[in-house]
Amino acid sequence: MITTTHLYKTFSGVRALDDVSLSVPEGEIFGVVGTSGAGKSTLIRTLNGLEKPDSGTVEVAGRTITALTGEALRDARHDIGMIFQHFNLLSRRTAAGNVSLALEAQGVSRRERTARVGEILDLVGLGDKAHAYPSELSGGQKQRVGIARALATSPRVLLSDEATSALDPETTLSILDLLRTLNRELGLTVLLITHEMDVVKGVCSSAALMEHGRVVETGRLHDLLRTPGSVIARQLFPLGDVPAVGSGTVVDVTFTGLSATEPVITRLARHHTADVGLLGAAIETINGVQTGRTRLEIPAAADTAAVLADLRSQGLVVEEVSRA
Ligand SMILES: Nc1ncnc2c1ncn2[C@@H]1O[C@H](COP(=O)(O)OP(=O)(O)OP(=O)(O)O)[C@@H](O)[C@H]1O
Repeated sequence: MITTTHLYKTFSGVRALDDVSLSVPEGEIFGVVGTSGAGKSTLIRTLNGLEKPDSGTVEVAGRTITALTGEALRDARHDIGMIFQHFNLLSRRTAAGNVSLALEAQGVSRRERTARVGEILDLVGLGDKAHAYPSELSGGQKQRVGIARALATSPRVLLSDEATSALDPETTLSILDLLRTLNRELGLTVLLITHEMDVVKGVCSSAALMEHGRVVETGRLHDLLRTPGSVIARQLFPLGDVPAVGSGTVVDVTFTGLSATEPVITRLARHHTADVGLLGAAIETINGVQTGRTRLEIPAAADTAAVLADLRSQGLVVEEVSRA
């Protein structure tokens, strides 16, 4: 649904996009993460043609955005909704007036607009706020208006630029819930940029990590969790710094779809008479699947190779963090 091929963009010597090739299948919720200045906003702006890359192509919903200008680009943008961190609502228009804007630009009749705006405000749970002005709405309600506005033209793709960053945790959850519902019920493909790993955990099925304009890692979350060395997996499961303890080998073990870590430790103790130390553990629900990561210390006296082989034979992902 979204494909970028070898995108480059430089701003006065700063390479904001450096050979970015990404592919987001239809119906996916795809997260783009990365530190400040990594190029995330530049990327999202190239997707709806707000920014022209120096080279490379962008295809969204079957149209080559990078080849379009003027009317054709405006037309293609009806397939691409966008929501923003600070909502970007017109303060002098009501919720309904804000949602109606894109339809007015499209020349949709007043009667059709009224029906569509009512329908879409109901969809985002704001049916009773049609006549409220942005100043009369909470942050979460403003973002719902932003989402309704983005959906007014029935886009196939929704781009979200830090849409929950200005919201409190509870409101963030309700907006993520709404995005999930829209994804499921409308088949909407969502690409969101965020600096919050909780957002990635909460809604994304896939993610990409950007650094200095480059995509340095990308994939489905469950595959990344099984990829030793994955930075995204580590950020999803922050186990902290490796403590300078003992003389054993420290490993991170990832379980998917299992919650209990204890059987693994007791099994090791039983089979290898190894007194394995538990240095850290985190359990998270990712895409509805309970996933856990533990940090274990295998004592120097144990047969480390045999312990690692045993863990791997159980289908666990084992990553050596430090070796005895
Ligand atoms: N219009 C512009 N003019 C000059 N430099 C720009 C412009 N837009 C982006 N840049 C530079 O390009 C780089 C990437 O910026 P971008 O805003 O895409 O990063 P980001 O990952 O979205 O960061 P943040 O999370 O802080 O928004 C930065 O070094 C930024 O200063």
